[in-house]
Amino acid sequence: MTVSTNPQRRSYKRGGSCIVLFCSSRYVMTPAAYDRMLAQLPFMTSLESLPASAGKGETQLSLDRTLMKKKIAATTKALEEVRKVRAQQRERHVELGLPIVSLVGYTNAGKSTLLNALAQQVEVKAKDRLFETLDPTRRSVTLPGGRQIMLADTVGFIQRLPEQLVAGFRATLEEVVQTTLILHVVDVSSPMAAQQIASVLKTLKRLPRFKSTTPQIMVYNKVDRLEGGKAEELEQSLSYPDPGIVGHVQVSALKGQGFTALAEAIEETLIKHTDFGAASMKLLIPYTESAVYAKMKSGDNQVKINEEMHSSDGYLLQVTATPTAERMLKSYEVSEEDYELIAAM
Ligand SMILES: Nc1nc2c(ncn2[C@@H]2O[C@H](COP(=O)(O)OP(=O)(O)OP(=O)(O)O)[C@@H](O)[C@H]2O)c(=O)[nH]1
Ligand SMILES: [Mg+2]
Repeated sequence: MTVSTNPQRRSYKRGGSCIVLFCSSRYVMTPAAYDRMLAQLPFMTSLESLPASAGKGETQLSLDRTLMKKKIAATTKALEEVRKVRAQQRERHVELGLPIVSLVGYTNAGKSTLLNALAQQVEVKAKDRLFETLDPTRRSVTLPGGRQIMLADTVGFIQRLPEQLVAGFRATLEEVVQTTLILHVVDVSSPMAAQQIASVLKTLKRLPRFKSTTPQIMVYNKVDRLEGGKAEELEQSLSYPDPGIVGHVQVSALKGQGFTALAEAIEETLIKHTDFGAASMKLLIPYTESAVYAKMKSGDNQVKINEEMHSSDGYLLQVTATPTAERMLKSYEVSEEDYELIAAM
């Protein structure tokens, strides 16, 4: 049935007429990806489902348009479903009080791969093809410091999205508006990395109600594909004065590189830039254990001292602490009443 196998073009023959599907050059695809896209078009699986007029003079261009319209309608419907499910999920997670950390980025950047790797699960689909993630997923992840976060995958961004899809696409990103922290995943091995970052930042800014101050960590992914030294070079060339960008890390989601630095960056950002920072504690540290006090003062981002008094029994402190520090300091904790009592002495 297939007549030509040009990577950008493929023809189908029905009766005496020939239908040519073409792939617009702005969505650059490999022949394999193009084949998969065709396989995804449900109405192409059977030529019998083509309009009756297909073989009777309908022009090639109008057929192309009909097919693309159908594809767009199906995708818009799928996106609307996703939006509904996500709204319900979001409500549940807000109730749980967990910080929502959203993975955003250009399509194919490696978001789903990173989510899988961080959550050590394999159910999220990660494939080398465009728009793989239409039904985004969330995973609860416990960071090394003990903090629990809700990690959320999102639909990949793409430049020059067909106008009819824009609304549905934006709707699936609604939750980015409410997200606590954004991990902006970038395929640094792509020659288009800089343009893709700019496109994602622009799209984010255009989202209604998006807070430009939402903390954003740039996650430079696929560093395993770079030659030595390239990653540093790239880091310098990819610096953005965006108000939300608070840091950057280099990872390879595939090889599991850079995860410790990423987890630390997430914890640090939650502490410094969000309300999900840390536990509030009241402590009494005996003067005999001044090394503990000195460590807190060293500014290692684990503990923030909000109030400090020198009582006859020791350092009396009101602090906010990361889960790790909280565990270590538990034995020095005093109750609210005792704190007030010692402070009044
Ligand atoms: N070499 C290399 N390949 C990677 C890495 N991370 C992801 N990939 C590959 O990149 C491709 C795309 O990965 P996905 O995780 O599906 O990308 P995505 O950002 O979720 O894509 P969309 O859902 O379409 O937005 C897959 O073939 C992955 O195996 C990496 O660190 N190194
Ligand atoms: Mg994905």
